[in-house]
Order: sequence, then C-alpha cells, then structure tokens
Amino acid sequence: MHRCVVVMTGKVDYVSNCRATVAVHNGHALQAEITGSGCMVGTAVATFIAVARDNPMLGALAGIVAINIAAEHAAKRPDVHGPGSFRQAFLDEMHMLTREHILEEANIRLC
Ligand SMILES: Nc1ncnc2c1ncn2[C@@H]1O[C@H](COP(=O)(O)OP(=O)(O)O)[C@@H](O)[C@H]1O
Ligand SMILES: Cc1ncsc1CCOP(=O)(O)O
Repeated sequence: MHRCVVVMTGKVDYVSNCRATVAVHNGHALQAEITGSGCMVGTAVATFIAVARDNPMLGALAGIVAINIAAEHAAKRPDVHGPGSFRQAFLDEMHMLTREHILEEANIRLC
C-alpha cells in the first residue's frame, strides 16, 4: 500500500483508497459552468487532509462534501439566476458552512 487516495470528479464524485470506494452525490450542475470548480475541490481536499492527518480518505471525502453542499445552498438562493450570481453566492455559502450542514446533508454511498 502507498497510502494514496484517488479522487475523480464529475456529476458524481468518487474517492478511493483501493480498499473502499465512496460515491458523493452532492453538488449542482452550475459548478460546471464556472471557472475554478475543480480547483476549489482540490484545495478543499488538501485542506481537510491536512487536518485529518491519519485518515486521508476521510479528509478527501469531507473536503468534497463540504464544497458540494455549499454549492447546493448557493444554487437554492432566490438571488441566484445563473453562473455569475452563483459564483458570488457560492463563496458566501462556503463562508457560512457549518459542521452540522456537512453531517446532515452529506449524500454519500459505498460503491
Ligand atoms: N452536473 C453536476 N452535478 C453536480 N455536481 C457537479 C456537476 N458538475 C460538476 N459538479 C461538481 O463540481 C465539482 C468540480 O468538478 P468538475 O466539474 O468535474 O471539475 P473540473 O472543473 O476539474 O472539470 C465536483 O465536486 C463535482 O461534484
Ligand atoms: C488554468 C486556470 N487558471 C485559472 S483557473 C484555471 C483552471 C480552472 O479549471 P477548473 O474550472 O476545471 O477548475
């Protein structure tokens, strides 16, 4: 084992450490309409892994779920009408995201 975690993004995101693979069903199609969505996910994954040091699989999963739940919150806002307003709302919703949101709204399944 090389202690590697593989992340694959798209409409459904996948995280694998070779022993287990988890599918993340959170997120919104507007994420694919703005520049930097993949970079945001990559940054969140690196940040969460830095905290969950001994469990990179959990860190990667939490980073993906957090960004995608913030996107869902942003897409639901009445002031969001397309990619431009979505991008702004997305940043605000990342700022307001809580631990409870992640625990209650994560939509993940073991493959
Ligand atoms: N159609 C979609 N539905 C839900 N989430 C999406 C959709 N398209 C992209 N995402 C989310 O946007 C984030 C960035 O993924 P992606 O668009 O594949 O990255 P990249 O910008 O590298 O192409 C991922 O977390 C993914 O779940
Ligand atoms: C090369 C580059 N420069 C600014 S954002 C970017 C890549 C953004 O890619 P994505 O939207 O897939 O995260």
